[in-house]
Amino acid sequence: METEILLNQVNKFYGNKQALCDVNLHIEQGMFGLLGRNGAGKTTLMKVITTLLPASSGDIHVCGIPVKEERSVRSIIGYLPQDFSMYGNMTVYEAMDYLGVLSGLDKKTRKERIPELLRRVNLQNNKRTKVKAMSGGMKRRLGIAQAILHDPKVLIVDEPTAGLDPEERVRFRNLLSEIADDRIVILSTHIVGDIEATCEKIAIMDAGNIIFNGTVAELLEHADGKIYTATVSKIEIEDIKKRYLVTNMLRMPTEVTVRFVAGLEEEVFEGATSCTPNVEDAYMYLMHEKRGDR
Ligand SMILES: Nc1ncnc2c1ncn2[C@@H]1O[C@H](COP(=O)(O)OP(=O)(O)OP(=O)(O)O)[C@@H](O)[C@H]1O
Repeated sequence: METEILLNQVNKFYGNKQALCDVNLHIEQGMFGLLGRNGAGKTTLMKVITTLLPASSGDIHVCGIPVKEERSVRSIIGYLPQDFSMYGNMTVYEAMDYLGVLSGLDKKTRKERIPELLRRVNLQNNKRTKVKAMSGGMKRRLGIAQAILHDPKVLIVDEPTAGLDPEERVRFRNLLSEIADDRIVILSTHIVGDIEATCEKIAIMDAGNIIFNGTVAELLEHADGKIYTATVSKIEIEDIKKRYLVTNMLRMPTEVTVRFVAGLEEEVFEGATSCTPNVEDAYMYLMHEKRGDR
């Protein structure tokens, strides 16, 4: 069974509202990042791949299986939705065992697999902890454990790091990278840092369209020569904000160091120097280029 997801000319309408516009994607084994602002269509895309929503038109194959074969596709996909919640009054082990029963795993398999998975997500010492007593990061890790309980070929995770503290965020990202060693992990987020740290291949969505599909290196290359930095006075900064798309500002007592996008139509002012783009700059440049955002 080929580990790949293919989307061909996929469209999705909610009434008159088009949430996906001619989406074409080829996703292979490893970590794949799906980036876009709120409302770009990421959740809709995740849902049509997981068979939770039917596409209005187009073809989707998950590891060679058409999404119309819902049961077969669901058996090879694990999904951690944005608004994941679990049975608060159960302990970690009870919740996993219950979900194992629902997934049709026999007792012997559950006994073997659940402790192994809890070890993997570093919750082996929390078997008896009540779900409602866990931190946000622990709940997300439990969410991952339940999503891979049936050993799926594909794991889809929607906005996973929102609300996590920096340490939990790093730990969670590392866990996803490990899981992606032998399967596809799709990470949907509007947080550029999550993608930068973990994904080699990414797609960027805007208003239902895929506006970029490639590697992080290619995204950075695309913005090469377009990002500038300057240290200016607090009065000058107001003018710069009107003229350019500012990607970062570091305020000091009397001056401001600013990073901004230029090199489309604008002339760059004296004292500004070109700098190497980071992923956030490159993302902002792409949005600016496609939509003229400021
Ligand atoms: N059930 C629905 N009925 C009508 N419009 C919807 C429905 N679900 C989503 N939309 C619209 O479709 C577009 C894409 O929404 P979607 O939730 O897929 O975006 P998203 O990128 O996941 O955003 P977020 O990060 O906020 O969840 C948005 O304009 C949204 O308002």
